[in-house]
Formats: sequence, structure tokens, C-alpha cells
Amino acid sequence: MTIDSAETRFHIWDCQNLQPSEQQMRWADGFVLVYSILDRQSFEVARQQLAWLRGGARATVVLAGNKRDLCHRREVSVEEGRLLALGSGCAFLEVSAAEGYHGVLLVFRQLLAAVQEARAVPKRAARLRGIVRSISAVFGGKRRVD
Ligand SMILES: Nc1nc2c(ncn2[C@@H]2O[C@H](COP(=O)(O)OP(=O)(O)OP(=O)(O)O)[C@@H](O)[C@H]2O)c(=O)[nH]1
Repeated sequence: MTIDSAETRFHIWDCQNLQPSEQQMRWADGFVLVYSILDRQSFEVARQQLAWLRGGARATVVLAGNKRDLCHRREVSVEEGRLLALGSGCAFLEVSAAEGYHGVLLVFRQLLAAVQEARAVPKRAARLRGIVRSISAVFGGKRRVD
């Protein structure tokens, strides 16, 4: 897939179970949780999965409400989806997989951005520690910064 003129290859593991296995958790850089906006039960499943994913590993997640083309039959409001994502600190989109590939492309673009952001945060923290250490060395401070 070409995103911002860079070629990005996604390997997708379609996970049907309620919780990903340990192997899937180790394998994945990020997760897309999809529910149908016509089906409240699928939203509740996504809520459970999100709680589980956000619990231990602080996984990178994008929440996607699908079938937006059928919004006259909607059971889950856009606000509910947005609120769930907001409370879990993940990205959120409503899309329609039936109306061409653009919505799906947006989901994967969001996922890539979230994964890149998650990877950048520890690097930024490490850089900051490096700067603080340098300052401590210059001023001969004894304070440890780990
Ligand atoms: N109208 C509409 N139909 C959709 C959309 N996305 C999927 N569908 C339809 O919903 C049905 C289920 O789609 P699947 O792709 O099989 O969904 P799934 O969740 O992977 O299903 P499983 O393989 O059983 O887990 C199919 O008939 C699709 O054509 C959408 O955005 N809009």
C-alpha cells in the first residue's frame, strides 16, 4: 500500500476469537477492531476486546465502525464509538467497506500513524534522558535519571 508516497507492506492476521492469542499479541504491531454500526452486540464485543487490549500491553488500536452506508439501520451512534475510543486513547473512524476501498485505506493509514507514534514515544523519552544526563554531567549533579 502506498501511503504518503512511501510503500508500506501490511501483514494482516484476521482474528476471529474474542481475545488474541499470546502469539498474536507478540506478532502484531497494532490492532484494528471492527464492529458493525447496525449491530450493538458487535459493538459490545469490540468494547470487551478494547478493554482487554488496553489492559496489559498498551497495544496500539484503531476502532472502526463499519457499514456506514446503511446508517438508516444504525444501532450504535457515532458518538458512542467516538466516546469509547476517546476513553481508551485510540483512533476512531466510521467507514463503509462496501463503498470502495477508501474507508479501509483510511483505517490502515490511521493504524500506521498510531504505530509510528507509539514507536517514537520511547525514543523521544530516551533522547530526553540523554539530554538530562548531559546537563547533569556538565554541572556535576549527582541526581540519577533513569
Ligand atoms: N452494506 C455493507 N455491507 C457490508 C459492509 N462490510 C461488509 N459487508 C457485508 O457484510 C457481510 C459480512 O462480511 P464479512 O466480510 O464476511 O464479515 P466478517 O466479520 O469477516 O465475517 P466472518 O468472516 O464471519 O467473521 C458480507 O455480506 C459483506 O458483503 C459494508 O460496509 N456495508
